[in-house]
Amino acid sequence: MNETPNPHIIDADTLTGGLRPIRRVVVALGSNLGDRMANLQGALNAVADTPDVEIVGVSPVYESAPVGAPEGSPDFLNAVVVVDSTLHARTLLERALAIEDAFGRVRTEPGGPRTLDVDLVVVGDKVIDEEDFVLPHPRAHERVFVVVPWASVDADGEIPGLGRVGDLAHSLDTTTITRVDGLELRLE
Ligand SMILES: Nc1ncnc2c1ncn2[C@@H]1O[C@H](COP(=O)(O)OP(=O)(O)OP(=O)(O)O)[C@@H](O)[C@H]1O
Ligand SMILES: Nc1nc2c(c(=O)[nH]1)N=C(CO)CN2
Repeated sequence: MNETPNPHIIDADTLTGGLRPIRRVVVALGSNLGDRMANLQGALNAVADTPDVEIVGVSPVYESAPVGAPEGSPDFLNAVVVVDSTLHARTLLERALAIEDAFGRVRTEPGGPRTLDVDLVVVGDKVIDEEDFVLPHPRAHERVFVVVPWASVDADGEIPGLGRVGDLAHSLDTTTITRVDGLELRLE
């Protein structure tokens, strides 16, 4: 095979001086099945254990009734983790799905109860519209259980095209969500 680099093609690493850019990444966690708090804590541990991922903020834990879920579904615990990472967006998605699988998530009906949901809300200012991967997460901005925890840890965070998360939080009905006193995720 011809290994001579094509002088007309500049790869991304060359453009960034051999270093991949560090992006601010927002990860939303949710659980409404099993030991919900243990599931969120396990997910945080798994995110923190990911190489090339550095935790910069962890939100308080919030509880809310399920939105768009089948009648009688249990309430959710939700939290948001803010990280800096040099990983590709798709590598981060694969990691998120692997963490869900590690917690025994079985996909049943849409919106059905889940031990663990790990969504990528934003990966810096990346915009992706692929069949299995959309960034920013298309429903995050209207989800009080994402916007409120995120705003509580980084109100100046931005959803590309939609603005500052602190402002989005003010535009939503926040009476449907409660911060759970005494429940706190820890960095172990
Ligand atoms: N930004 C994203 N973060 C996480 N998953 C995504 C994203 N964009 C697309 N997906 C895809 O969504 C698929 C289904 O996700 P999931 O089962 O968690 O949906 P859901 O939690 O029921 O609904 P929602 O996506 O509204 O939270 C995943 O397999 C993944 O490929
Ligand atoms: N309160 C709440 N409702 C939901 C949640 C969630 O995390 N919290 N996740 C959903 C699908 O991802 C659907 N509905």
